[in-house]
Amino acid sequence: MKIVADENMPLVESLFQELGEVVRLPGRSMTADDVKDADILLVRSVTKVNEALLSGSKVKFVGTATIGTDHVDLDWLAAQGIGFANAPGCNAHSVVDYVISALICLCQDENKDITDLTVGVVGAGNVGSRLVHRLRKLGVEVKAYDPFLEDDSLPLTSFEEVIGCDVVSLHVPLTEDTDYPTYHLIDEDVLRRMNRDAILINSARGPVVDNAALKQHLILCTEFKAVLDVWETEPEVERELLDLVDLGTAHIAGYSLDGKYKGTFQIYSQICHFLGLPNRKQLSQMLPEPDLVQVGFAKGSVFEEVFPRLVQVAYDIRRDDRALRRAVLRSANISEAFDLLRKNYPTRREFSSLSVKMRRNDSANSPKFEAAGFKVKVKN
Ligand SMILES: NC(=O)C1=CN([C@@H]2O[C@H](COP(=O)(O)OP(=O)(O)OC[C@H]3O[C@@H](n4cnc5c(N)ncnc54)[C@H](O)[C@@H]3O)[C@@H](O)[C@H]2O)C=CC1
Ligand SMILES: O=C(O)C(=O)[C@H](O)COP(=O)(O)O
Repeated sequence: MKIVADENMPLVESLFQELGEVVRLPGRSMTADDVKDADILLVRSVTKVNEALLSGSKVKFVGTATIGTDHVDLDWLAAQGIGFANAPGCNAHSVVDYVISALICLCQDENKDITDLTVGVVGAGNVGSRLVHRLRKLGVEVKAYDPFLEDDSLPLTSFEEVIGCDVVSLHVPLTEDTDYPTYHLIDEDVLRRMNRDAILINSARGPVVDNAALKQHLILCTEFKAVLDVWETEPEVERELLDLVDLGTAHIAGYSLDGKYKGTFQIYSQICHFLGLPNRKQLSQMLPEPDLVQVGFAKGSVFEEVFPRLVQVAYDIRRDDRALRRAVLRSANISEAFDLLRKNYPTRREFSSLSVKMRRNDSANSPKFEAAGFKVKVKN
């Protein structure tokens, strides 16, 4: 059996080598010729999987180690009887960590506490629902909109209410042919209906926001803030737009090591099932021990003071923002620089890999640390 896999997918050899020959290729430039004699194709979001790539090939199963599936022609695969799996939820906590780090960073700039903000979440699936729960437990007022869900546990509200929040965070798939398409969901008209000093966070897909309209809005409305992890022209990034946003990153919101490993592992499990083989591997045995496993604070520390520092120790979004700005400034080929940042992304761990050690007397705040995604160890 031949398995063709994106060169940027971790764990492939450890998991798939015993199933067959593994060939690694750059995902963005994969051609029909590259995959014609493959049995299994393993991709990430940068490979367009469609008739043009697979027609006439031997491929019987496609796995994408991502949450999003907008790069895959699912109808065509189904019509051909080609098996398919994505990795729902694999990097959801990683994206939530990203959003929390962004909020902490912007609050620090304005001398605010995260609980001073109301947050509107658009799309309450794997990422959005986790974001809602984690922020609410932190004491943040959160509103969520999702026309496809009836979830009393959230609860949900209207689009208009959500876009009226101080922060609007997008967690929808990129869609065009549904009752509620998300292509250019945030356009000039919606931007005008948002608060003048709102913060827009897009870690979903670039075209969910009309980037030209956003650029104009940021020029005209200087109090408005934007955090972009995804770009309409990706891997190209428009220099002018990057200069206008408060935080800009290279589509790495989901790039914790935990999230990436889980993505490949979920695909592996689905392929074992497809092939009728037992899955004898365990992800927990493959994830390396994090460099930093535990942090402690001085006796009597105030939660509101230590929490932002803890978030930045766990994951500081400013590092990724600086890396993108530096790459865009120095490089003659922005697309290449964008992809290189993603390929050589430094190891980042989910907040859940870090334990906060505290004395029993200070443990009243342990639910908040846990809500934020950290583990807590209470000692006497
Ligand atoms: N920047 C990054 O690294 C990452 C980006 N993503 C993107 O985030 C998206 C969301 O991820 P998940 O939450 O895991 O997906 P999901 O499929 O679990 O949830 C998406 C939710 O959006 C809702 N939805 C669809 N159209 C909507 C609309 N017009 N308005 C409001 N809600 C709508 C759906 O009903 C669903 O509940 C993915 O499709 C992917 O494109 C996901 C992971 C990492
Ligand atoms: O899971 C998704 O959906 C994502 O957006 C991925 O995190 C993107 O990563 P790549 O597949 O482009 O490496």
